[in-house]
Amino acid sequence: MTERPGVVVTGVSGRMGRMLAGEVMKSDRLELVGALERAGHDWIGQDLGTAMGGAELGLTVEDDALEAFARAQAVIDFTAPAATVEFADLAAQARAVHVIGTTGLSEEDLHRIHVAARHAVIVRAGNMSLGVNLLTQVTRQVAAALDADWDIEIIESHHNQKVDAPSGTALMLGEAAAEGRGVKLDEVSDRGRDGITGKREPGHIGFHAIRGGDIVGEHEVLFATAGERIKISHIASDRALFARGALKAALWGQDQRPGEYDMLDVLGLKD
Ligand SMILES: NC(=O)C1=CN([C@@H]2O[C@H](COP(=O)(O)OP(=O)(O)OC[C@H]3O[C@@H](n4cnc5c(N)ncnc54)[C@H](O)[C@@H]3O)[C@@H](O)[C@H]2O)C=CC1
Ligand SMILES: O=C(O)C1=N[C@H](C(=O)O)C[C@H](O)C1
Repeated sequence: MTERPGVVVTGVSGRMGRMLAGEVMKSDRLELVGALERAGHDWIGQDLGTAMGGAELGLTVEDDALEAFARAQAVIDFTAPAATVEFADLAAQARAVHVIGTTGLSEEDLHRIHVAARHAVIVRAGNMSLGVNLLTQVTRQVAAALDADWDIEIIESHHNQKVDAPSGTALMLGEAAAEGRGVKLDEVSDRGRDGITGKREPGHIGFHAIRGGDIVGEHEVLFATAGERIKISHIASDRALFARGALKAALWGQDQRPGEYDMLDVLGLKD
């Protein structure tokens, strides 16, 4: 591994981008070598420190991903699907580890990421926290232990600026529940309910999205049957935990072969 791998943070002015840049700068194991924003953004050409409202850092915010990635060993990317699929190609060309936190990716986006992972390490997770990744394991186990007369519903709450639903985390939990039950999520998924929906389909997995204020991220998996209910939940109250997970993934990825990985790999939680 390079002694102190260089990291480019994409979407650096965003909620997660600022947090990630701050955590990389605090780290004594990684070095911030690039800060990227979309072309036309106010921050382009400005010093990152002053753009963030602090002291000068000597690092200019740029919009040329290929040039930035060429000097990096890792790219940490929490942006938007259209940007992330492009970054996957460019990070693979640069042979940089691509840590993807972006959610709302389509099947086509996932395919492009899969292709890019032939040439480089990609670590992708809808949630980089230890707690949520443990919750996926617990969800899988509980779902496997219960039969289909237990209804499964996933409820997620986020801030009012979030653009995708269900959240990436809710989908991870849904996948885990479906896997535990031995079914395919896309065949049993119910996304929200409205109007005369008819009775609940036995065996389906329901998703519900709450959006309000500055909620960082809350997820609950409800297992309900006649006479009893099990609820397992996770509350994130600080985005730093997602950023720290991403830094861990960037370091872990330095020693891996090209391919697609997730946070269960990074955290050593795979069964
Ligand atoms: N996996 C995880 O643990 C977590 C994932 N997320 C996900 O991360 C993503 C970003 O979330 P936020 O930071 O809250 O959003 P945000 O909207 O605050 O930030 C996104 C940033 O990406 C930038 N961007 C968009 N296109 C770009 C391009 N082509 N080049 C460079 N920058 C570009 C935007 O200008 C913006 O600054 C979302 O998909 C969210 O769901 C958020 C938190 C945790
Ligand atoms: O957009 C967010 O904020 C978050 N997105 C991720 C998701 O979609 O699950 C992770 C976290 O819940 C915050």
